[in-house]
Formats: sequence, C-alpha cells, structure tokens
Amino acid sequence: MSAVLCVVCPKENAHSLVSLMPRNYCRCSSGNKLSSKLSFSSGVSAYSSAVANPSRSVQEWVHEVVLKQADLMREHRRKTAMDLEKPIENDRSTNWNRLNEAFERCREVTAEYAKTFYLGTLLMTPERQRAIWAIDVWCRRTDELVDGPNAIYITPKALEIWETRLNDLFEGQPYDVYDAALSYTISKYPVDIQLFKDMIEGMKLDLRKSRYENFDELYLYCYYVAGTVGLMSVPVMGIAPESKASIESVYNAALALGIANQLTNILRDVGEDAIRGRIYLPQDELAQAGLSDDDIFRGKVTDKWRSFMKGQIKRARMFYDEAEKGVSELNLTSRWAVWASLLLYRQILDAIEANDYNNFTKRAYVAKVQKLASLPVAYARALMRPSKLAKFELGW
Ligand SMILES: CC(C)=CCC/C(C)=C/CC/C(C)=C/CC/C(C)=C/COP(=O)(O)OP(=O)(O)O
Repeated sequence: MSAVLCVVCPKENAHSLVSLMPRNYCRCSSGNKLSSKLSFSSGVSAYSSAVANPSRSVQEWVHEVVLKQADLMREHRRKTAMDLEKPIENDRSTNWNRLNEAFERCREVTAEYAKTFYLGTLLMTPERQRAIWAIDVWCRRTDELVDGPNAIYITPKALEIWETRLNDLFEGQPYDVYDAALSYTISKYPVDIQLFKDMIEGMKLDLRKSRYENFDELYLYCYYVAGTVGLMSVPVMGIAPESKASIESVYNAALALGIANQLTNILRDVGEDAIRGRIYLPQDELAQAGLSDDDIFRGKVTDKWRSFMKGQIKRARMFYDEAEKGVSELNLTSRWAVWASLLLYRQILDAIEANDYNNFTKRAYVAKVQKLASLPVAYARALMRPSKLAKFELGW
C-alpha cells in the first residue's frame, strides 16, 4: 500500500493506513480503534447497522455512505444528459418568482452567518451558488434547533417533526420558503436524503450524549454533524470535467474536510462546552494523557494538557491534509470558496497554539487581516489544475 497518513492516531505521524478507507486497517503502534464496535446504545442508523453486522467499525460504516454517494453521482451522470450549467429558468413548470424569492432569502442568511464562505460562493455559477445557500440554510436551521436560543425546548420529538418536514420537502411538499429552495435543489442535484437524516441523527445524539468514550464515537458524531455537509456539497459544487481522480476520492476529501472542521470547532470550544457540561474529547485519550473531566472543568493549562492538545491538533491537521488532496478536483468555480474556508478554519488550530493551548478561557480566532491575507492564497490555490494523474498513481 502506498505511504499515507494515519488520520486516526493522534500521537503518530505517517503510517500505513488510509483511515478514511476503512478496509485498510491502521498498523501503527498506538493501535487505534478502527476495528472496534460502536459502543453507545441509541436508535441511530449506524448503530443499528453495526448491531446487524457487529464486526464493522464506525469508519467502515461511514465509508459505505461515501461509496453510496459516489454511486448516486455516477448514476446521475449516466441517467441525465442534463447540463447543470445551463440556466435553470428553462424549466417551465416552476413558479420562478416564488423560487427566486426563496433563494434570495437563503442568500441573505448565508451572507449574514457565513461571511467568508458566502464571498467564496459568489464565484460559483448562479445555479450552484443558490443550491449551496439552500443546503447551508437547512444545515444552519438544523444546528440552531440544538444550539440556538430555543435549544432548551428542543426534544427528540421536535427533531422527529423536523425529519418529517425533511421527508416532505424531498417529496416536493415544502413547508416554507427555505424548504422550497432546498426542495428545488434536491430535485436538480443528486443529493441523498440519508445525509440530511444523518445530520438530524447527530443533533439527536447531541441531545442525549455529553461524553465520547473514544475516537470512534467522536468520529461518528463529526460525520453526522459536519461530514454530511461535505458530502452534500460535492454534487452541487461538481467535479472538474478534466479531473482524473475517482469520485470516491473526492467524496472522501469532502468528508475529511467536514471532520477536520468539526474537530477544530471542538478543540476551539473546549472551555465553552465545559461550561455546558459537555466534553467532546475522547475519554480514553484523556485518560491515557493522565487527564480527567475535572481537569477540564478546572481549566488549567498544564504540560499534560499541552501535550494532549498537540496530539489532537496533529490529528485534525491530518484530516485537513486529506481534504486538501480533493479540493483541486472540484469544479474551478467552486474551489475558491472551499480553499478559503479550509485555510481559515485550519488557522484556528494555529491560533490555539499561539494561545499556548489555553482553549479554556481564550477563544482562538483568526484576525481579520489574516483572513483577508488568506483570500488571495485561496484564489491562487483554486487556480491549480486538477490532477491529471490516474487515481492509482495518486495512491487513492
Ligand atoms: C474538499 C472537497 C472535495 C469538498 C468540500 C466539501 C465541503 C464544503 C466541506 C465543508 C463541510 C462543512 C462546512 C462542515 C461544517 C463544519 C463546521 C464545524 C461548521 C461550523 O459552523 P459555524 O458554527 O457557523 O462555525 P463557527 O462556530 O466557527 O461560527
């Protein structure tokens, strides 16, 4: 097997594993939990699936989701000769005034809440940008249910109602303008409902779970709440026609970016989460580092903490590295947005280091000037041509 990074083991460096391709098991000395079973009881789909076939690991399960998405995209390419670049206004059965208004409302939300990413989407074709805003808004609203001002009133039942709405909009029966925008989007792009359902599953998990036993559990959570977003984005952003990479490898990179972003988010917000009684860091890794929940609640930066954080940051960076391999394979017009958000989010890890690993009381952030400086870098990277190499030559 070609030399690739183990993105699971925080302490180790380059290993003999593609953890995102779970059939290749990690052979590194830290013995990660790739082959361990899901260990929390819930009604989640991954759990039931793992119970049905208990020898499968979490990452294998997620990898199968990736393969399914890649199949869907292939199938879509085969079935439709539809040119996604052509103006969608050609569709006569659509009420364009209402739909345009719906997309405009989505645009406003993305522009308000994800400023830099929004800027990046402006380079995309109008059809793609509208679709991305619609997806972004649905994900944001889903996240708001458990993270927003009304979060304390949200019960699993409320999430079930949200899921019913999701089913309805996939059936062409949207409840409101934002749903209408997504309903139209999913009718045009091969975006799988499972990804949306899995995201809701992540929110349900968040409601009932405040500790993660090991990286397997955390990885699954990260897939649910962020990996799904990456996978939803690929069909809309599109793969460059000249790309020689496999569809799976692009989906893998998108998944890796979602996971990397979520891990970064978790590392940045350790202090804030602790105030809410939540610890997303793997309990077994904390214990191995000689740390306990109490150390986190006390919030003292010690050498043990620094060393633990170094391992966590290293692992998050490995996921970014994995993601970077795929960005250049996306359609040219989609690359800037992805590079910009990747570079900016990745820099939060540098900011945690610059804060001497005090993520208890200091919020790591990227200064505005640094953000601005990253935009031309992202632009330059976006111009890089997708690999002309065959996938086996890339080691994917
Ligand atoms: C790499 C390839 C091939 C494609 C790109 C695929 C994409 C777009 C991946 C990104 C997925 C993504 C945006 C996941 C969400 C991650 C996340 C932690 C978002 C946090 O959002 P906010 O809560 O608004 O962030 P702040 O808390 O920082 O404001």
